[in-house]
Amino acid sequence: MKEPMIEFQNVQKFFQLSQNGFGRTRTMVKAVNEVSFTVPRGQTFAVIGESGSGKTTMAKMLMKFEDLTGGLIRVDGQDISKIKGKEALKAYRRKVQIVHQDPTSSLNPRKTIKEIIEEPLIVHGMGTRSERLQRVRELIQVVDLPLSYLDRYPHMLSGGQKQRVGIARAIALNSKLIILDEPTSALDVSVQSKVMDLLKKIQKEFQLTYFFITHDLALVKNFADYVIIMEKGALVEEGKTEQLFHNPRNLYTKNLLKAIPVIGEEEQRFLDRIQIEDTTYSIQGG
Ligand SMILES: Nc1ncnc2c1ncn2[C@@H]1O[C@H](COP(=O)(O)OP(=O)(O)OP(=O)(O)O)[C@@H](O)[C@H]1O
Repeated sequence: MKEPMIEFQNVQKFFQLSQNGFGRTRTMVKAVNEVSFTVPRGQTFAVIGESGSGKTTMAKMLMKFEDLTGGLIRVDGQDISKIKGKEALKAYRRKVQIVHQDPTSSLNPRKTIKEIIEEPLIVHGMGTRSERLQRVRELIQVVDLPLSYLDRYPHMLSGGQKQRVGIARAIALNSKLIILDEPTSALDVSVQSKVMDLLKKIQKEFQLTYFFITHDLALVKNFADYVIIMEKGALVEEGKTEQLFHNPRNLYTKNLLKAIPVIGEEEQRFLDRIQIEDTTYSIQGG
């Protein structure tokens, strides 16, 4: 069997803060504390948790923008703390791409869509000019935008269209691991599901693994294969999506699930049966 795409083993990331601004009183923020999990290839692995629970810190460690305080992260079988030097880092970053939350601030307003999608190909020295143009033309079609948009600037596109450009850029280098950092939270609800459908289609086509950071449980329910719940830097619950939604064990998870907008009558009946105040975590009659 192939090794997993991601392995976290007892991963820790602590930040030292000086409380009074002069470095006299030090406090430690345990942003990620002893977190372990495995992400199989080709799946969508969702990370849920409220603000400050450590989601972004995990993504930053995965992208090697932050070093670990303790533990081990393997990506594609490689211990990422061993990646040293500019060239090795560049080669690693080719494997791991990110789709940011806000497409407006993540696309350079002075560049055309063609230039934006082509940029990673240039940075990584891929192909001749005409080969790159050919690739850019393929990519814009993969994300279901017309070729004529290549000459436009980001401000001429809607939020959903800009996010499609962000997705095209993220897959330009054939990276197999894509971090989705709340990819639809800045979009209108009507556009969200279309972008998620596109992400699903692309995942199948290119066998992508998604590390999907989100607050949106309804999206997770429809989209993710596996879910972990983070609370204050700790992993408090995990499971296959179906299992976690139907049998949440942790009180914190139950409270989160209670907050999902009602999806259908059956879900509502189920949610009604969850006794939030019941600290034994039992589900009435279920
Ligand atoms: N560079 C830093 N220096 C000090 N503390 C930090 C730093 N980065 C993150 N933290 C702290 O680590 C904790 C986790 O932050 P993180 O950004 O990972 O949370 P998050 O779950 O992604 O939140 P959000 O959903 O708001 O993006 C928070 O308490 C945050 O204040």
